[in-house]
Amino acid sequence: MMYGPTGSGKSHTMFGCSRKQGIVYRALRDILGEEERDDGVDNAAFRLNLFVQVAVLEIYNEEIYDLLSVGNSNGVGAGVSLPKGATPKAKLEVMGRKAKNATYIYGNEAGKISKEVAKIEKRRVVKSTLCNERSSRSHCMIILDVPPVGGRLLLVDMAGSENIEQAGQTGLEAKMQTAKINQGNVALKRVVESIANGDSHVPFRDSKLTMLLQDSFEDDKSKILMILCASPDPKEMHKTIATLEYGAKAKCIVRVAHMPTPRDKLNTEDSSLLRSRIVAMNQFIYKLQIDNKLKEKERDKAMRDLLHKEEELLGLRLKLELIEARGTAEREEEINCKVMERTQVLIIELQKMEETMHYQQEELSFLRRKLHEIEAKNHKENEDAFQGMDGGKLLKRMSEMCSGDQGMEKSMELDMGDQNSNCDVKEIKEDISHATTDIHLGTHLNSGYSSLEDEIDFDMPKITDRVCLSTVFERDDEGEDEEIMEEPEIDKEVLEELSDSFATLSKDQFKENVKDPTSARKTRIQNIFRLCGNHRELAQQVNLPVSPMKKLENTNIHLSPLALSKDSNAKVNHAVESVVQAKPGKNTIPNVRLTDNMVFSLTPPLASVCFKENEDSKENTTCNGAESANLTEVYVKWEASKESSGNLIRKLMVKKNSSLSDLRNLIEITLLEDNRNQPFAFLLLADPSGTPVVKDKEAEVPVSKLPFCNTQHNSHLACLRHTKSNVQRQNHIPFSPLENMLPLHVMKAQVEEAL
Ligand SMILES: Nc1ncnc2c1ncn2[C@@H]1O[C@H](COP(=O)(O)OP(=O)(O)OP(=O)(O)O)[C@@H](O)[C@H]1O
Repeated sequence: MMYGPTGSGKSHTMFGCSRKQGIVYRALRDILGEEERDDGVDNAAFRLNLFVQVAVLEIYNEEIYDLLSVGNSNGVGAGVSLPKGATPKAKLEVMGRKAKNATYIYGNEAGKISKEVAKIEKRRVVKSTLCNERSSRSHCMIILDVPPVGGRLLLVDMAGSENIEQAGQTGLEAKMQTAKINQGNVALKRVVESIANGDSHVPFRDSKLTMLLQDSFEDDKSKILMILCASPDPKEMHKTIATLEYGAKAKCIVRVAHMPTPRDKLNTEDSSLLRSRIVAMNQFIYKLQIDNKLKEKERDKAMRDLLHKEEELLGLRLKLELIEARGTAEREEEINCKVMERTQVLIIELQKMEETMHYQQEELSFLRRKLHEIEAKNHKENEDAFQGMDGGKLLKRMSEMCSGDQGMEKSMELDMGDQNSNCDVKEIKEDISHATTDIHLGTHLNSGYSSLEDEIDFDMPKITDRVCLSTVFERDDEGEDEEIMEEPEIDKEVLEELSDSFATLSKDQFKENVKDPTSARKTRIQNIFRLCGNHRELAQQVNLPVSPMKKLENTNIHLSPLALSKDSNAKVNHAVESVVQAKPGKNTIPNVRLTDNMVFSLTPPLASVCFKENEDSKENTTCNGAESANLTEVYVKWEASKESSGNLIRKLMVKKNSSLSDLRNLIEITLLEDNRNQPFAFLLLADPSGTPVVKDKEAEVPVSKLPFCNTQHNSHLACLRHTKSNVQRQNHIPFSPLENMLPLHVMKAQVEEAL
């Protein structure tokens, strides 16, 4: 119990300040323990299961207020306005020696409780006076109950007794307030004096303060400590002396031991039982509070871990998004690179194609210009040719075309050639009725002489249509074998048709063709192909063992108009005559010197055929019988069949060591002369199987293997069997020499005509 004048430091001693703790904190610390840990677990109070319950009361104007609870405004003392922001306090009633329904706070930490109490103390009614800037206008009682031990500590901060004049209190309210404060102090002083004097009556009920302190004064187990506060100011000396005199009186209080009554015993037993129950309940509550704290700490720790995990998860998600974004960017970059590369390649290809196309367009334009020039030139030449045709120029043009090794390309050039060729074509068609020889023409063409017309006194118009058209019809490979047997008839029909067409082609029609460059050009191309094909065909058909120029010289057959003199021409005429005269009848055997034929001189020699070249051609134009011992006679006949009676063809003279292949060459020439060029095979009558000789084997079979004819040992019989095709045709290739379909006698007749 703090006692002293106003401003002497009672409140300061009770609650202390920031630098120095007051009695409240020190008392709590002594009860609950020295220091509490941060976790509040391992302190002395926890070990001893100690805790306190605290109530804070204010006695103002003889009214009791609960500073821990919030009441209405009516509870506040009259005449005292609440400070700004202050909450009203709950007013309590006194029941017996205790305040009824007081609010308590519990705890086992001295620091927290003392801080809470100091904060609540600020709710006391204070007022600034001359003696104290913040002078307390009420008594403050702090009740500390320690349920585990059943003890109680009352700490009372009494309002300071003051002199109204010295305090400077003016006004009725201030005077009444000072009177009330002094009333409490005076009541306490009388109680103390009564107890000290041993009076039978102690005036506890004179004030609320002494009512609440009655148990402390009457219980002999309780102890009272009065702390006297005095100001060091000398001016306050008299107050200090008065306070000390008051303390001296209080010190004289001697309490006699109280004899318990039966009622007191019952109350004591009941109170002890209730106190034990309260203690047990408080301990259970305290354990629950400790468990709750532990759970809260575990929850806080789990929450911190959860936040930490969430932060890690967020970081991982951000990393994943970065990786995905980076991967997507890399893929897009890779695709873009590929697209760029492909685009570059395509651009380069496009540039190349454009260059190529440009080059081709230039070439095409060049060719078009050239074609226009040629067509214009041809058109002009056609007109000129139409005005004055000269057939001899065609021959000249054809000779130019065929000179040397000119082939198909040269023929094509003829199509684009000068006006002379047109004139030649024209002459051919006009004089188509004049029969001439293609052999003559072909020979001269192949001899490479371009000015044949100067040496030979005939014009190209005399060339027969047959000459021009005889070999233009090259058959397709397919079905060739089947067509071979029908070739003569088909060729004849075609030739007749073409001959008729040429014969009926009038000059007027030709003029129309000339006017029409396309048709005239087509006609020229056809004629040129026909002539060239005819030439090649003749060169292939005639196979005789004659060396080209040398043997012609030996036989005095020289057809070159340029190289031959008039005498040599006479020799040529003689040679040809011998050929013509040797033309036999059907069943006669001609004794011919085939080397005299001008055509034969252009063909490869047959080494196996025994026709010796005579020194004097005049003496060897014929060969009757077996003049030489090296020669033998061979009678050639067809095999008897349904179609033929096996008629004899002719007799041939061959060398004794000749083979059937050599004999075949002679027979084929003979058949050509008879216009019966048919494929055949040799039959060896001595062979019991009757199998014909394979053509490939003919070169290995000598003529002497043939059977004798009529038991004459110097003559043999060659029996021929018709075959469907020549084996040679199986390997026929395009543009190879064609087979001549013209009868040889016609050719010879034409040659004769030409010469
Ligand atoms: N021991 C001390 N050390 C330092 N300052 C002190 C001390 N005692 C008191 N004071 C100061 O003196 C002033 C008055 O003190 P305090 O309010 O405690 O007096 P009081 O006795 O309670 O007055 P009242 O009865 O009017 O309330 C305060 O400002 C306080 O800080």
